[in-house]
Amino acid sequence: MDYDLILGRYGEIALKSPQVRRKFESQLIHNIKSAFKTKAHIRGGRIFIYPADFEEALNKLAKIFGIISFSPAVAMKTDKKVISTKLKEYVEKLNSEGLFDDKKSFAIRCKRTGKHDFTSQELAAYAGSIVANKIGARVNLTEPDIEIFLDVRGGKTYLFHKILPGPGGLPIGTSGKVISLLSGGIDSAVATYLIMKRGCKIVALHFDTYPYTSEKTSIKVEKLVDKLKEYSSGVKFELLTVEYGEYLDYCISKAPRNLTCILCKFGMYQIAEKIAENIGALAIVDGNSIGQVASQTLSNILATRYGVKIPILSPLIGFDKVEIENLAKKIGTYEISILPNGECTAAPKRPATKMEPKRLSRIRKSLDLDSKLKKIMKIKY
Ligand SMILES: Nc1ncnc2c1ncn2[C@@H]1O[C@H](COP(=O)(O)OP(=O)(O)OP(=O)(O)O)[C@@H](O)[C@H]1O
Repeated sequence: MDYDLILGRYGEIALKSPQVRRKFESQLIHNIKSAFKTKAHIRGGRIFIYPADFEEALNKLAKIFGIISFSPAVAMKTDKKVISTKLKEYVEKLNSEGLFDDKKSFAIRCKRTGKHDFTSQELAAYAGSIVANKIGARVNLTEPDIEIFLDVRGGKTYLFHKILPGPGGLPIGTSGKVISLLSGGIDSAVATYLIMKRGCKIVALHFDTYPYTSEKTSIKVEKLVDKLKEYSSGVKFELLTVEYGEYLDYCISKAPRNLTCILCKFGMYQIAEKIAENIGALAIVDGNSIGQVASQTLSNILATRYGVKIPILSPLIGFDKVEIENLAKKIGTYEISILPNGECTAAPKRPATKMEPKRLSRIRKSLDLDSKLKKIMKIKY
């Protein structure tokens, strides 16, 4: 099919005040133009995209937050004769591509804005008879095999048959910057994706726990970052790494062994908060889900975060493992996250599940964990 443009639709942005809406729309256009070579603008609540390469554009649009759906379309003058000619050509093309024939049923869906000398229903009936005559197919308005859309917007009409899903959410770059704790596992990659979907710019922070995990973990994290970057067109996605092995050595040698995971997470939030202050990030993101592993009991979540002043967002908090895995498969991070890299050998056999914030504060003071953390806070870019 020879398309003239892609019509994009957005959801939540339309609910914003005019001022905010303009800001979001311009970020969305910037993100689209950064993803592939195209002209693009927004008018009347629709995104008009004129790409150099349609196939590339259709693939990339599926990963641009803010877009709820999009349709490659043929554009024409709003004139019944012109619509008739274009419609005949369009359905003939569908027929020659094996997508439409006299055995299939169809429906014309017509939407209209502006003043015309016909109603939407009249145009749909007119178009329906043209298609029925051309192909010999029958109309079925409730369960058609194929839907043909006519979007009449003033003097221009757009014809299409596909409505492809976009990822929804808000354009990335409209909601501020966050630090996302990225481990290389399944959950934190999905959590990062969900926060990106709310328009946040990501600075991923990985704690390299070598030699307690293998060197393969860092490679996984880099691959995950590359995958997540596909959803961040127009906005920089950074990865910072902190070498964390020395801190874990210290915790293992000085603190009760069953507290290692708790002290590990505690240290991560402390460092993340400091970095957030330095770079102007407004929140920390993690992949916690209540009760999923020993370190994620409510008491441990409370204790490990105790005293952190900026919000810690856990978008997966109420998800179960299967839901998280399904989402990871959908966004393409699952296959990377399950690459083998071995278990963390710092994890104790019986990790504590009911940590008290007061006890953690005492240990923090007596072992002077703050100094230890300060010492290792050398960031690798
Ligand atoms: N090495 C790490 N670097 C950065 N963040 C980490 C690291 N380890 C854990 N985290 C953060 O803490 C969260 C909880 O980690 P935990 O190991 O308890 O659970 P998990 O279910 O294995 O998480 P994931 O699947 O994300 O690895 C992770 O989702 C992630 O946000």
